[in-house]
Amino acid sequence: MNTITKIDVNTSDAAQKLIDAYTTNGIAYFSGLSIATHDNQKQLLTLARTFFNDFSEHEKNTFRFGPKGSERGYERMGAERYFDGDDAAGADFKESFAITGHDTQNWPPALIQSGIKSEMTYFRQLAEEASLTILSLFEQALAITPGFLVNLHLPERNNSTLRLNHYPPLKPSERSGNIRLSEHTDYDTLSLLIPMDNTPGFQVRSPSGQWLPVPTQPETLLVHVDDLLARWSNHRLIATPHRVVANPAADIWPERYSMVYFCGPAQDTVIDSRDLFPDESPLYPPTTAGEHLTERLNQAYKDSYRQPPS
Ligand SMILES: O=C(O)CCC(=O)C(=O)O
Ligand SMILES: [Fe+2]
Repeated sequence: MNTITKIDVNTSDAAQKLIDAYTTNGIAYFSGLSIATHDNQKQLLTLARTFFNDFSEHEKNTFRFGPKGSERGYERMGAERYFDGDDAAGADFKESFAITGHDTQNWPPALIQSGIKSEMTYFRQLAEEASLTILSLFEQALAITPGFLVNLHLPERNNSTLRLNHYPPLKPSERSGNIRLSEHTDYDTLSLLIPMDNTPGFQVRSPSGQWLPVPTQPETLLVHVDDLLARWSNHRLIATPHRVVANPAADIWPERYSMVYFCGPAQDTVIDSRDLFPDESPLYPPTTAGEHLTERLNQAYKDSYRQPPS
């Protein structure tokens, strides 16, 4: 059984531990960050319960907002699907609510009055701070120019997304197999999983191909590598495949909540490994963050574009 590395960001061997962690398991716990406190964990759970349970399905479906062309907000259950060649692998039993970049515009009044706007904005700021600390450790671990990654993810520049997920309780007739969210990699630079709910189910596939259950740990973030960092690092780091499962024999799958900060750069950022490793030929063709994101979102939301919300 592999043990998952725990990295205290305030210790001098943090960067060294990091490369080992990401080449063995593809994930690590990070401590010493102000977002991952016990009080924040409780506050997040309250926020998520309020959002998903206090509004009707109809109201939630009206919560789309943000600058024109990049509407964000609520996604109903089943909207995001991962296609791995066969449709059965695309199950998605979660609903979600996301904000991207600094969405200050057009928030629905109900979300302002309920305090959800201010809470999400507060947690986005804490997650942003944590992401910069962690990116700086990745720069040290990869021995690249200090500040290269941090500067591309500063508050005024990033296009990061903060997402709340809710997996409703499900009876056997409402589900299939053991999958709550099927295998995928995330589309940005890094993903920070912020602890809020201890319901198990999250797993990562290690570089050697084994599925590892990864429980939340108090006062720590879980961080994994996303597509853009795999491309930038010229495959020194790989994007971590992950999924959420449940016991297929259980009578009811218990309700589950999660919060993820998808840390990513502005859409016009060029992702070319030669900016970090000029002497190597790139294993991935250069792209921009926006092109990559559009390609992945079109894939993941293919089904929901075919069928309007019911
Ligand atoms: O719910 C979780 O623990 C993981 C969610 C996830 O992988 C995602 O939102 O991309
Ligand atoms: Fe994910």
